[in-house]
Amino acid sequence: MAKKKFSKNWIHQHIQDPYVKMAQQKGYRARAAFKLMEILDTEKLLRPGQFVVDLGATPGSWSQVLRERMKDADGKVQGRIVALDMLPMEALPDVTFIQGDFREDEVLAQLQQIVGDQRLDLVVSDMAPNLSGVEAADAARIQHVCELALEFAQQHLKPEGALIVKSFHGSGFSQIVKAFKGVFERVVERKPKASRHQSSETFLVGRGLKSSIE
Ligand SMILES: C[S@@+](CC[C@H](N)C(=O)[O-])C[C@H]1O[C@@H](n2cnc3c(N)ncnc32)[C@H](O)[C@@H]1O
Repeated sequence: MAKKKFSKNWIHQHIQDPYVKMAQQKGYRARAAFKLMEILDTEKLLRPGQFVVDLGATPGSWSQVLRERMKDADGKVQGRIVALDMLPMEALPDVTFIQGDFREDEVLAQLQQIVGDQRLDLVVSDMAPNLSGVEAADAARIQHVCELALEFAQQHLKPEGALIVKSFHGSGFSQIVKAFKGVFERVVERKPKASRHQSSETFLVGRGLKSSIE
């Protein structure tokens, strides 16, 4: 018999969750929208006219938030949003979507071709690798995608640009923070209210490149 994906307890919590209800009411594709909103508000990041890359974008609630934040007074999106995920994503207006695994060179090359010589204002990554339950292996997977996002940001951000990356407390986290501190002038950790307190999920925000690489 197929293994149950969600426990009864998880389903109960999900139905009761105020962020799930709010997401449904406001038309967001996932409750994760509220995590990004809080981080953008706290950090005063993103405005119309900017260029943003959204890594691990499916089903698309972060891209929805990015669109909203980039609308001008007439409600027209100003700037550019490129989203990437290994899973398909239902199209969103003003969002260029690439389907592929960010760890693969050809997928990265596709993204780099779209970005071209332009410099990004913001890179966001909500990528969460499939976890095996084996702590050391999972820590290595998480660290790997965080480091890839960091390297991409270092190559493509404007000097004053910013990176928001989802990570998890546990083994490997201190190395990720150290790597962030090697790349950015300012690094803060944010745990938005919508991030379940029982989850080890956390977000790192890096701002201001120490030096960019070509
Ligand atoms: C938590 S979900 C993202 C939710 C999204 N931010 C939203 O608000 O709708 C994590 C996503 O990361 C994607 N992902 C994980 N590893 C990836 C990789 N190596 N390359 C591309 N996407 C990846 C998964 O397919 C999944 O859709």
